[in-house]
Amino acid sequence: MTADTITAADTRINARWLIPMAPVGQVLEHQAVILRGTRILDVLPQDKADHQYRTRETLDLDQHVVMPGLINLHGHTAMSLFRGLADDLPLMTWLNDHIWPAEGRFVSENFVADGSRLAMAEMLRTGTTTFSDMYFFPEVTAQAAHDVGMRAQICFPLLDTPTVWGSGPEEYLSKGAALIEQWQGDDYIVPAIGPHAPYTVSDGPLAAALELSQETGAPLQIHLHETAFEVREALKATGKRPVARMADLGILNSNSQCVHMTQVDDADLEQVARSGTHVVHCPESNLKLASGFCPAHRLLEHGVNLTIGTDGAASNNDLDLFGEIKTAAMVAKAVAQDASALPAHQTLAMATINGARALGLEHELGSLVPGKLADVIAVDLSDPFLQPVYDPASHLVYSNHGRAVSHSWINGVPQLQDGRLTRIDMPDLTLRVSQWRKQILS
Ligand SMILES: CSC[C@H]1O[C@@H](n2cnc3c(O)ncnc32)[C@H](O)[C@@H]1O
Ligand SMILES: [Zn+2]
Repeated sequence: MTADTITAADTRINARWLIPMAPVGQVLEHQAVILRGTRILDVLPQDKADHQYRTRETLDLDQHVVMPGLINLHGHTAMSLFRGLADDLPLMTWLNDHIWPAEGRFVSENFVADGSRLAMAEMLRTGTTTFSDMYFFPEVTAQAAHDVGMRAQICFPLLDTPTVWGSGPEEYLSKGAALIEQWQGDDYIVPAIGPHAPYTVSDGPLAAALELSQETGAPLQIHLHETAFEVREALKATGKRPVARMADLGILNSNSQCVHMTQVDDADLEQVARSGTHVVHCPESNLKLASGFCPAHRLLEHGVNLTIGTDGAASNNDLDLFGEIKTAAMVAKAVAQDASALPAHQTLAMATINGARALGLEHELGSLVPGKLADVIAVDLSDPFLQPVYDPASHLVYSNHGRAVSHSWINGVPQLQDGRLTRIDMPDLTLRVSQWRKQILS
């Protein structure tokens, strides 16, 4: 082998185990992942890499699983500042009597800047490299994610009623169009449209949201069929289930993501599957607010692209996607009354390649394949609570929690090194969060 057959690259990650998610179900051992610039240059056995690559740095992760960064497809990041503020309540009481009044009093640009950084710190610490957000002042969250170097779909909110971010649909839509204009094509940010829910957005603004999505290609995300109450009230008011109403409006399509879907009859299932709409399963928020159970196994059987999200930290109450993965797998088995429902690899796919597909970024994210963006995480399996290792995928889903994540890279940039965040000043953030606590308590 001569020197000129050796290729220069930036980072070599030697992985004891590798779960590339391409194909889903594969577990490899003693592989090297080679990063150059923002992308994965190669994935190959370590002995072959010795002869083919010279890198600026090499990490020996000989007790770790290396896999694609996790994709949290639904949340309200700044709501991390409301974590633990209102527990043990059903959705509409939680929103009407606690969260919406608190948002009216406290949410501002500064609140969103600090709250979204707190959420990003937690997500990065627990293995998420891409998140989706739906919240007020989306321009602030977009800038914060870009500054940290975290990948994010930022959905601007759309409601019929005035909020701290706008006076009504017209203003939300014009500010939202500006957000799309500013961020579309960015390396980190995917701007998107976030009509809140069928019960807070009427047909006119929904039609305008769809038009904006079709004109710009921006994805659309909406809370849908979160509770039986939502479906019952819609039937009383309109004679239609919300899924049918969304289908009639054209909102269900392959560039849309429906969040929750705990109430699914055969007609709903057929409409969602036929339209190619992506579904975001948020099992912990659904459990905590007693909203219901998303029938994950039935959606998967019908070929629906099923993804996963934490929802906000005020209804979960954490943003640890590995925890959510475990809950999703466990709940699916109970709901299906079938222990083989949502097996480990399929649940990991929901949090990686399925999430990438929902964002329209399947060719760029969600698996460790040469040419894709270098969004990579490593999970340290050396702790006693993860011993012994027969099957690393089993541990990631059934035994792990996000704190075992030791390293991450986004666009090839290290974000987490040996469990330490590289790009968020935690002492400064902790101080700011404690100031918010004082203000909210007072
Ligand atoms: C329009 S910005 C987002 C809006 O949604 C509220 N919210 C948070 N969690 C949920 C949920 O589970 N269902 C419905 N709405 C939710 C949040 O407080 C904001 O007001
Ligand atoms: Zn939500």
